[in-house]
Amino acid sequence: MTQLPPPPDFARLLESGLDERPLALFLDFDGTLVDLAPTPDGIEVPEYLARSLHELGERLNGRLALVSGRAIVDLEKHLGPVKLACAGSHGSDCRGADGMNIGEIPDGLPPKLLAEVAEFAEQSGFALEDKPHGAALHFRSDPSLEDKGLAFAKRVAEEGDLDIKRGKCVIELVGRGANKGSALRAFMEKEPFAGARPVFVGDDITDEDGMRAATDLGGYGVIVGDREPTCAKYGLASPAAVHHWLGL
Ligand SMILES: O=P(O)(O)OC[C@H]1O[C@H](O[C@H]2O[C@H](CO)[C@@H](O)[C@H](O)[C@H]2O)[C@H](O)[C@@H](O)[C@@H]1O
Repeated sequence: MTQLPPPPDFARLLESGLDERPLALFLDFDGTLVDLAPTPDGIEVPEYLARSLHELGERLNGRLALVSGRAIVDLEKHLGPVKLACAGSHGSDCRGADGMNIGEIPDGLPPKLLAEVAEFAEQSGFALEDKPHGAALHFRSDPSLEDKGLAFAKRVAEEGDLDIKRGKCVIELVGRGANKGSALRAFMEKEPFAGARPVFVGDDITDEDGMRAATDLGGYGVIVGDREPTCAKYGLASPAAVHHWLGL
């Protein structure tokens, strides 16, 4: 396993002491800002997290975005109202800190497909997460279900013209085209992000799209944990290390 070096000192990055371009920060949620838990609703969100993120957003003059596989409404269930730029549902649903949508907001799964996914989940031992812009099949309680879930998801994705997103003990079906890289690029075209150096911090395979886009735009990725392969330049061990680095 390759050990990546830690990212540069965050206080110095914030002061722009190391760079002629200001910093824009893109943060994944599960596995990056909060530890993974047995179920989506079982996460423990530190009481200071929402306040600290908003303070950080102010220090970055608005150049902070949360970029999550969760729907924005789900992020807000755990964080309270989020007055930061946000991309939910793996980049399908983007909005600025002012609450205005960026781009098209996709539909959810057609009811017939959702019913098919729900029936499969119930019969096969997956926990279904019904999301506003898709559906997730969770198998953390039985990792041996992965191949079965994938075969089913491939068939449904073809039938419904959907994308499959893989994650940690989860297989998701979402509308075609969006990913965390497209979300980062959409933010970077607009104020207050335009011209900044993007840094994407994440732990999972879907975060690699965000890290790749950040790298292409002159920034870099920070991988959290030991996932490989990664296009990240730097590494941090855990969400606790992310909090420490960011001074949350
Ligand atoms: O992009 P993220 O913010 O990392 O969101 C990815 C998915 O996170 C959630 O599932 C994951 O976290 C759960 C809680 O720790 C865990 O039980 C599950 O096994 C993980 O896959 C969330 O439920 C999904 O909707 C997100 O897409």
